[in-house]
Amino acid sequence: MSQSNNNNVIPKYLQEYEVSQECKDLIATLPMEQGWLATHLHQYQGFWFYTRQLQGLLSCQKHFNALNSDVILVTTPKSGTTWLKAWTFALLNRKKYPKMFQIHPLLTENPHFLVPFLEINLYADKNLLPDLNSLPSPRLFATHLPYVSLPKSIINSDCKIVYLCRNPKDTLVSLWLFTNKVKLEGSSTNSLEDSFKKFCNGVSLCGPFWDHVLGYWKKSLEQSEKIMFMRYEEMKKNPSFVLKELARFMGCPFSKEEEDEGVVDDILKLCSFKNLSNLEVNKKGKLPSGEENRAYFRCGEIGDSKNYLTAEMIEQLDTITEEKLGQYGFRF
Ligand SMILES: Nc1ncnc2c1ncn2[C@@H]1O[C@H](COP(=O)(O)OS(=O)(=O)O)[C@@H](OP(=O)(O)O)[C@H]1O
Repeated sequence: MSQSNNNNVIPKYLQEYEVSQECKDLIATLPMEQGWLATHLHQYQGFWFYTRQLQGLLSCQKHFNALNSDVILVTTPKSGTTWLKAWTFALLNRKKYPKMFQIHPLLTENPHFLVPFLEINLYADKNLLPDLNSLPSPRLFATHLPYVSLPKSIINSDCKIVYLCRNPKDTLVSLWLFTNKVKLEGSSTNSLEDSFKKFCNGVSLCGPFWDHVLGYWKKSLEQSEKIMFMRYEEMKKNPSFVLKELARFMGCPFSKEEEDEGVVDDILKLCSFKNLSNLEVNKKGKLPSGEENRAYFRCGEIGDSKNYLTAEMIEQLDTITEEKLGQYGFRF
């Protein structure tokens, strides 16, 4: 089967051939490892990206122009991106959809469709640049890129960055189960042992995980008005407090009237795991890039990794986290 024919049957997120000559030339110079999902991971600017994502990274570094009013969600993969996309979309659109349980885009579309990734969706096609000028303000985008790889206009403009991460044990288990779920039927399954080793060695999607977190942690301490640093665990434990902080940070704080009318609780309910995962669109739908929406909803709990990882694995991950992040005052 020819490569182009092959691409017709492979979902976009697994396609590796449709990359520019510039990207191919770069790849030839980069360290490469076997991927978790797509065949390869390439190490660029100190982090690991799959082929199509690298294409998108180069393109958005070159072409994306951040506006001062933009909000950019940055997450480590499997840290609650889907949830954060839903929260931020609901926050920014709450005046437009006051009856949010009757009419709301989140009831009929997956959050990933409503808030696209820069490098994975908008800039991933080598022949196509998105026209983002006509989008209503404030524009909302997402990315998994590490701080060093962000398009310069994100760093240099006054746009806001919302960063989200999650404890590495739950992140790893979520990533391992997700990649096995969205693999092509008939392809081999990733073992937990192999995935664990790769994760610890930094060879995971946008890994090393700890370097990703540290890059944003340090910057958020220096520039707290530009970067809000969030953790999945805080969203779970104290959702209304975190949602209100987020609204304030994004420049759309809740008014007293809204709080009295229960808008905070409504948004939390609309975006809850229970509500989103039970919607028809998230049970049966697919993203334009090919992934099934239901793959983004598993159990949504803190600490589920203890049901999969051995005591030794947990100890090893805790040790790496303490070694890499403890000295910077960061703990999960
Ligand atoms: N609404 C809501 N509330 C709480 N938790 C949620 C929600 N939606 C998704 N999830 C859980 O988030 C995990 C998926 O991570 P991401 O959304 O970051 O995935 S991705 O990076 O966008 O592919 C994955 O975590 P695990 O359940 O631990 O695998 C999802 O179940």
